[in-house]
Amino acid sequence: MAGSGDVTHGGATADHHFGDAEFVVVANRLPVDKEVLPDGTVNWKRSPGGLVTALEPILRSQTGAWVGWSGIADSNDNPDIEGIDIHAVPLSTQEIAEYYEGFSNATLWPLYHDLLVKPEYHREWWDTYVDVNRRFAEETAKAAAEGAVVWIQDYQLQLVPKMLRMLRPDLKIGFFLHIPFPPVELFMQLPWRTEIVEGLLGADLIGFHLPGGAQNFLFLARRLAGQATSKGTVGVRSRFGVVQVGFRTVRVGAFPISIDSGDLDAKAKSKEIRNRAREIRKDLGNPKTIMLGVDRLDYTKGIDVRLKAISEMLEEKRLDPEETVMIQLATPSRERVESYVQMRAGIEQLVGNINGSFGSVGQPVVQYLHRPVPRDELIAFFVAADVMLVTPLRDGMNLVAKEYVACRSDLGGSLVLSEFTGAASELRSAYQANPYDLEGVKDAIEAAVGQTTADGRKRMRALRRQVMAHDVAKWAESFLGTLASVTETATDANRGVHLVQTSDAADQDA
Ligand SMILES: O=P(O)(O)OC[C@H]1O[C@H](O[C@H]2O[C@H](CO)[C@@H](O)[C@H](O)[C@H]2O)[C@H](O)[C@@H](O)[C@@H]1O
Ligand SMILES: Nc1ccn([C@@H]2O[C@H](COP(=O)(O)OP(=O)(O)O)[C@@H](O)[C@H]2O)c(=O)n1
Repeated sequence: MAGSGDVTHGGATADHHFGDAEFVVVANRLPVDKEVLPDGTVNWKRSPGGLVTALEPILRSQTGAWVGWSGIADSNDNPDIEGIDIHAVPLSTQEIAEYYEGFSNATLWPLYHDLLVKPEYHREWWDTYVDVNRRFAEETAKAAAEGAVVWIQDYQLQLVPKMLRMLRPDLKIGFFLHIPFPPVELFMQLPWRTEIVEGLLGADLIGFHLPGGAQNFLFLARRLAGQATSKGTVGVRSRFGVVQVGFRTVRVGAFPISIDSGDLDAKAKSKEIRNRAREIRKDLGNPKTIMLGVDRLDYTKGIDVRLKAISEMLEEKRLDPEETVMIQLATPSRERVESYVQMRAGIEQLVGNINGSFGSVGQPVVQYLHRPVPRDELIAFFVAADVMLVTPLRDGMNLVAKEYVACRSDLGGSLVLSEFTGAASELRSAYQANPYDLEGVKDAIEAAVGQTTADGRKRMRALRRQVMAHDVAKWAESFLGTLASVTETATDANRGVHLVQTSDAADQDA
């Protein structure tokens, strides 16, 4: 069995084959999507994601590179994007099945999301995860200039920090996890738990959305990797944790991600989008209440929770089917992973049941789209919706909740938000509910539907203060600023921090 520790020294370091990028982003996906035009020519479109938006100016302001997979099997495409040096890591069909669909999305994804489905542990998947992570590390080592800053993203690439450090000890390495980091009781299931923790410890700075994830990691670094760590609580963008790895000091912090709030705010105010929002309402028959759900079709998102809540509220006459429309936009996702296939069937059955029981001809209660929606159209839906339903059973952050708020400069609308999203710790003025407590979810929906204009405006104003003040550019600045300040010597970084060893901490940790 291959292990993360068997990367050999040498490679780029021994041969001095450095690249010229001073800042390198490493992510499972490249920041572009392939588009084949009707005449057969190929066009690479910039992906609309927040990560690209936040990092593009930084990549363009210096010599920047992006290492990632194009999203296409067996492709040797290396898209050309002005200002960013793209390094594509090709994946074979088998690697996609074992590294992406398998270990990343049928092992790590459910394990890190509270075991919502049973994680599958297969040694071949792990071996392929190790191999693909090594290829990402090697490609990064080729791209980075001497002393460059490298920022590795997410759970698909947790071994890259250590592999890259072994190839290129000169680099400053940051890692950010976009999904929750689980508590010890769950993480200990993973047969390769020590390799993952040691892989991450190759970074100089490890970022999580929330202090809880950072603290879970510190505990595991002590317990599994036997390293001395700080024990105090981690703050948001402050009070970083410390892990001492030999002479190296690794910082651990909480950096909640956000969106390009200013851009969404401006787009949502435009005449075109406001007209389109009015048109959407009219096409739906100008109902009293439009509810909206916007998600990747994923079992973590609790789409079933909101549908069950609505179904019971219709049954109990707490919602009137004549006055209510629910729109569920669901982007297809990970469609070859079995748990996603099953979940889709369950959701579509729930939609059918609700419409069969409460809809009328030409007037379904739930309107469900299983396809991507153009960005401007999505913004118009946000502007049109009276109640936004965000009900995940577990979610690292949930950008949709923040996007809705950014689109409501009119101070209209209301947000129902699961307590189990990262966003819940910032969006305190939402109607929050425990998604496992269906009565609580129904009460939150009822309160949101029936809110007074004055209360709604007050809540939305408070939500917008948070979302508009903390955008994705600030997120990137705070992470990269902290990474830049990481001191070279352990003594400097540790000044004033009390470090605890496993043996010292055993009584408290047990
Ligand atoms: O690349 P895919 O398999 O198509 O999945 C899409 C992305 O899903 C995950 O998103 C997470 O990151 C968001 C931003 O930090 C966060 O708000 C959300 O809660 C997470 O679920 C995943 O982490 C990405 O790597 C995927 O690309
Ligand atoms: N039907 C949909 C659903 C989501 N999205 C976008 O996909 C992103 C989802 O981010 P998220 O943080 O809420 O959740 P993940 O899908 O990253 O887990 C948001 O930017 C949404 O606007 C979309 O464009 N169309």
